[in-house]
Amino acid sequence: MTPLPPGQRVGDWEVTEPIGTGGWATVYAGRPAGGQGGETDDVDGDVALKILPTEGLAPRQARKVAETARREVELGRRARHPRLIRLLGSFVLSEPGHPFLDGAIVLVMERAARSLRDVLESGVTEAEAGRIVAGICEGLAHLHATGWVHGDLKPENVLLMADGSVRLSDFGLATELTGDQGTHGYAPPMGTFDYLPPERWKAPLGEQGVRVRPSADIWALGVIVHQVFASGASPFPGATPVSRAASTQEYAEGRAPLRMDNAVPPFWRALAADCLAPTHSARAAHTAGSLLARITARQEPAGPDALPPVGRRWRRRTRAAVVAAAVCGAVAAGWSYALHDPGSAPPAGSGSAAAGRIRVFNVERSCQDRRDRNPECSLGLAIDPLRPYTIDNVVPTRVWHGDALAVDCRLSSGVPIVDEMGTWSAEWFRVRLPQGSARPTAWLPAVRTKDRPAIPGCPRPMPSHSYR
Ligand SMILES: Nc1ncnc2c1ncn2[C@@H]1O[C@H](COP(=O)(O)OP(=O)(O)OP(=O)(O)O)[C@@H](O)[C@H]1O
Repeated sequence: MTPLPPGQRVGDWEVTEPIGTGGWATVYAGRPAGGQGGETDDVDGDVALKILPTEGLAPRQARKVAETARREVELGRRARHPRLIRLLGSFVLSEPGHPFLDGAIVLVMERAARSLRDVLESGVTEAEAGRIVAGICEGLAHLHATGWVHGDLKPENVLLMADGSVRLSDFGLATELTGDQGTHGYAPPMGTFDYLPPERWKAPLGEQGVRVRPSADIWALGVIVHQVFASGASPFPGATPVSRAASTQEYAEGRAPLRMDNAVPPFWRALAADCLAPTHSARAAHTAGSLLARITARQEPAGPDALPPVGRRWRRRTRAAVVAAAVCGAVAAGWSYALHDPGSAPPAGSGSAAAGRIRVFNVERSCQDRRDRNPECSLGLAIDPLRPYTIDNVVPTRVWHGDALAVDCRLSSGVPIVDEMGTWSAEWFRVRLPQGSARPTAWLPAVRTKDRPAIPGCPRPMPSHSYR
């Protein structure tokens, strides 16, 4: 197929250069045609145009392409998150004079600078690798919490923006979790050999497709973790995807050990080994949220509001009590009142008729009995409940299990949070900070308290600052 030339018009857009080709689509860089506003005003600079041609395909193949596009659009509409590439629009072209474009489905996305595949061979520093893996975990934690499995996680589908931040992309095989407990979904029997979990090779193909679970993404993550530290090499030996798949089976059946490259540092080796647990049930203990918590817990302490900088050294720390999209390591500034005393009055100046009280609940059992306010048992309060609950989004004030906080309203649709027990909620409480704090209020995720006080809804907060 001849690539589209620069300047080629595609709907309200024009192609500037080709980016890459996948099994069903070609992706081009694009901009609004003639410098005018394009399909959406929501664009800052270039976009990526993913073009899925349907011309000349057998009806079955055309249906597959349409299904791929439908999944991408559906997920793009329903699971927005700063770690997922943003879908800006989609349309079907009618170009009777251009056989390749006629009937093609076009997805307009924010444009990334490169994919993880592009940087694997040149190698990345440990700090960069750690930041990339944490970004993938954040994206996966959100996908899984909102009831989706990515289904085709691989370095080509981990995109890096110009500022280095991570976006997951290519949701053509994404599956919505169904089943009684929302534990699994069904996907077409497709995927990329090197990233398929061992159980997938034996999964029966039913009418709805093959059964997929979030643990499939965790397996793929394990392969990727190994690859980022081992210059792109798979943990499973073999010269071709088929022979590596055979090595995967040998390992899963206990006939060969997991042999990782020496270049993979011990912390990441242990993390990858957990992701690569040979069975679904062994792997299910490791969720994207718990893996992210482990990564965040070993991050060096940062000042309040600091973004995790590229190049920051990482160090080993024991696991801190942190919520799935964890916050840990900020200097513990004491909560100056209402500690362990449900009956105590709020401090002067902090009360109001509307305010209620909520008690902090830390699901980590080992933290529930401690009274020493150990930083590792502390929990963070978010600055902005609409942004990921990560170290760049917490105030310096920490809270501990049993603290009673003055709360004045609830927000029912913030960023969904999953705790270590798998409970998830998108609800947040706005709590008062002690007098003298840099800001008057901060946000506690509802999974961090058992209380549900009768308080009014909060006005939706303005975004505090942009993501990186
Ligand atoms: N929004 C984007 N910005 C920049 N590059 C992108 C974007 N989306 C995709 N790409 C790149 O374009 C190439 C093709 O992407 P695409 O999603 O079609 O296929 P793939 O994931 O490589 O293959 P397949 O979907 O068949 O498994 C990939 O290398 C990907 O990294």
